[in-house]
Amino acid sequence: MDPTLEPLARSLREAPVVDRDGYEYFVHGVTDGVPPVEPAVLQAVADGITARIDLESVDKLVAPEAMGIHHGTALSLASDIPMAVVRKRSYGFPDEVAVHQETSYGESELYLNGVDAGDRVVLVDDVLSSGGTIEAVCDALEAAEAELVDIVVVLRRVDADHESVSRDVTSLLDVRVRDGAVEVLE
Ligand SMILES: O=P(O)(O)OC[C@H]1O[C@H](OP(=O)(O)OP(=O)(O)O)[C@H](O)[C@@H]1O
Ligand SMILES: Nc1ncnc2[nH]cnc12
Repeated sequence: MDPTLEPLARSLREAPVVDRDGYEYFVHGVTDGVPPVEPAVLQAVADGITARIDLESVDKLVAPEAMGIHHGTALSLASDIPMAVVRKRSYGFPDEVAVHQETSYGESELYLNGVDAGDRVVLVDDVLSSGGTIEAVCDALEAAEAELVDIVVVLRRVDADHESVSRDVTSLLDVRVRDGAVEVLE
């Protein structure tokens, strides 16, 4: 494992797992801001992404609210690339793109603003589980005629069925829940 990600891996193994309507949901600073996310973790996320993704010529980062925002922010500060947040609230702007998001345990409308046709974008989120969020945001980016350069998540749940995700997704760590605890794959 990338040694800079070891502290994150250690704290993930200690994360509590709660039941959300039958879904094993772990509670961690990366995915919830609870407990507070350590600055060193945000730095490791920014460093880990910049080491794995070519950000040269990327115009915008795109992060879905809520828990993509702190990772997108860390990367924006490290790369000097502006970040558009995909909101769960409509602004009613003429170019706004609305899509429906379904996760493993909920659903919502998502609204994309601030991404223009031809923009080269990198999509950043905290975790990939069912892939419903990433699929929805990719659909919105396609409707906006943006060019999707890469998709990166901090954590990929390998125990979730994300067969429906048709795109390549880079993750910093792959995890699964076993016997009520988070396991980090080496
Ligand atoms: O792969 P999926 O099944 O789509 O799950 C991943 C998504 O679920 C969470 O978002 P959520 O919509 O729960 O909102 P939050 O970020 O506000 O917690 C998380 O932040 C991801 O965006
Ligand atoms: N906090 C979380 N823990 C586990 N799986 C998730 N999927 C989306 N958010 C999650």
